Amino acid sequence: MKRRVILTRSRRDVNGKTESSQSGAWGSRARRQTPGIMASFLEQGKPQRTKTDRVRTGVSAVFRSGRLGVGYNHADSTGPRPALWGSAQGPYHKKSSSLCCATMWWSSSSSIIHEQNVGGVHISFAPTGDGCPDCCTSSTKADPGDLLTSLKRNQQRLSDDESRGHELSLFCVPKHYEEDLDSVIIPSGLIRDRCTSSSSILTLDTITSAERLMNESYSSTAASPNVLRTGPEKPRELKELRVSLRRLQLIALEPNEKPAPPLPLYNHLLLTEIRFSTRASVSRGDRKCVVSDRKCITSELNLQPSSSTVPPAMELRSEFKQKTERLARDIVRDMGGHHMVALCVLKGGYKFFADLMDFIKTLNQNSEHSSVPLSVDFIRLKSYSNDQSTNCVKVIGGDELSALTGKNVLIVEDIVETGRTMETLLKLLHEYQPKMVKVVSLLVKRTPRSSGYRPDYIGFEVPDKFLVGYALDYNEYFRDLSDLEETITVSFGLRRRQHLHPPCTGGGGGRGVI
Ligand SMILES: O=P(O)(O)OC[C@H]1O[C@H](OP(=O)(O)OP(=O)(O)O)[C@H](O)[C@@H]1O
Ligand SMILES: Nc1nc2[nH]cnc2c(=O)[nH]1
Repeated sequence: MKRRVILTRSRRDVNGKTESSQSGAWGSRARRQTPGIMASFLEQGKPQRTKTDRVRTGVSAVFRSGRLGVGYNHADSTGPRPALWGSAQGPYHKKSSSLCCATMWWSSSSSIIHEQNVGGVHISFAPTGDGCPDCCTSSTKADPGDLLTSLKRNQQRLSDDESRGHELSLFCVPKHYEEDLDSVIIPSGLIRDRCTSSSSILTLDTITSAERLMNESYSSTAASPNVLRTGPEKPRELKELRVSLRRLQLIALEPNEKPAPPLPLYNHLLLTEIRFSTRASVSRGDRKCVVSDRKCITSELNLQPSSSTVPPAMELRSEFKQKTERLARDIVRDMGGHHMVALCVLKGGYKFFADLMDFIKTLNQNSEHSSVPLSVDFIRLKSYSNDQSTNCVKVIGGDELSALTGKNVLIVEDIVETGRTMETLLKLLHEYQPKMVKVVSLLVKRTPRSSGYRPDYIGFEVPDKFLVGYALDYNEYFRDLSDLEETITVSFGLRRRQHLHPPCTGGGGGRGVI
């Protein structure tokens, strides 16, 4: 990747006109961007590039098919061992390593106990001592064994670091899920969110720290978690502090910048833009120097996924399939050859139901012993408006439930959030005295709003975000998306759960209000 840099005067002299003209434009822009003391360095800048021990810290970002990676390099005084870094696991890996980074986070432990790939982003899970204040529910917060996810690069392990990573919104997984981490799915929207916020924090922190370090005596041991000194222990020998940071398109548009195009909603397979690449270097040797580059790099790259790469959507889809197949096997095994009525909870459950039934049918066909005679039934329950539960579960259609009396019933649901829908249905079914009732849900949301209800079979546990796609809707939109996506709040002007609906008071269609 070509890099445009604000060139120092001496470099300009060497390289002549072309670079000189580049530097003018970028220089003035950087002056606008660079706050405080860094801006004044620019004004006075007569940079001399000295060979020094450098600290390098960075935030880099890539949008790909709605999925985002953030990279963050970190070195500390103990040597070349980076404390934190990321890498690309996606299709653009080979094009430019600096563009291809995955999400990664601090880890207070280097023992990675599980790894998985979500939409091209490689995620590792490592135990941590603290609950994450951001995404753990109060009950899981108290759990000392919460897991945080972190990403790794080239099979290397994340090394120790402070638990400050929590402030950057880690993905946390409750301890009780430790045994079944391959069931945990992190929606791409969440990855994007977390990366955006952490990038923003890192950017600010990095600049602030650079300024502070320039102002402080080098003998001070103070260092930001994002800017650590490296090299010789003797502080005076540190001649240059180098800070490299890249910012995400969505978070840091300067006033004069063209607004970024919105993220494509439907087109999962297209890469969106990569806009920011800002780099700042503060030199103590010649006193004052800032080097900064900033541009839209999308145009320089062919960002379309190449045909040889597996689109992330496909990966996610295949994860769903694998999970569904596993659930089908478990169900067939547990049913022990007894007849079963599979009750699909419409509308959200229809895709999962169809896939699950296909797998059970296939298992039945291929099995000599434990095939399960199967019939299907449908019920329609509705309680959500926008992205909020109305607290009022209405039964608005379906077959006669009396047909379920004395039967083994498998309720097939797409998602359990508060658990209200399922508790209502179970109560209703009870009146018809089925022989046995089991519930399978593709997704269970980790949310403090949960009543604590847990289905018998669970596909994935998902964070507290509103999901659409794979038959899950937002006001009937997006059911047709093949993959799960988090709703993009900005695009829809949604504000999550600001207006809670009043409790159900009556009325309703079909079988009426429960
Ligand atoms: O655990 P809960 O908080 O009760 O939420 C889960 C229910 O919410 C959704 O249904 P929705 O009311 O959106 O109807 P739909 O299936 O037609 O989309 C989903 O399909 C579940 O049935
Ligand atoms: N579409 C959709 N419906 C839900 N019902 C409960 N949670 C959800 C969710 O995240 N998405």
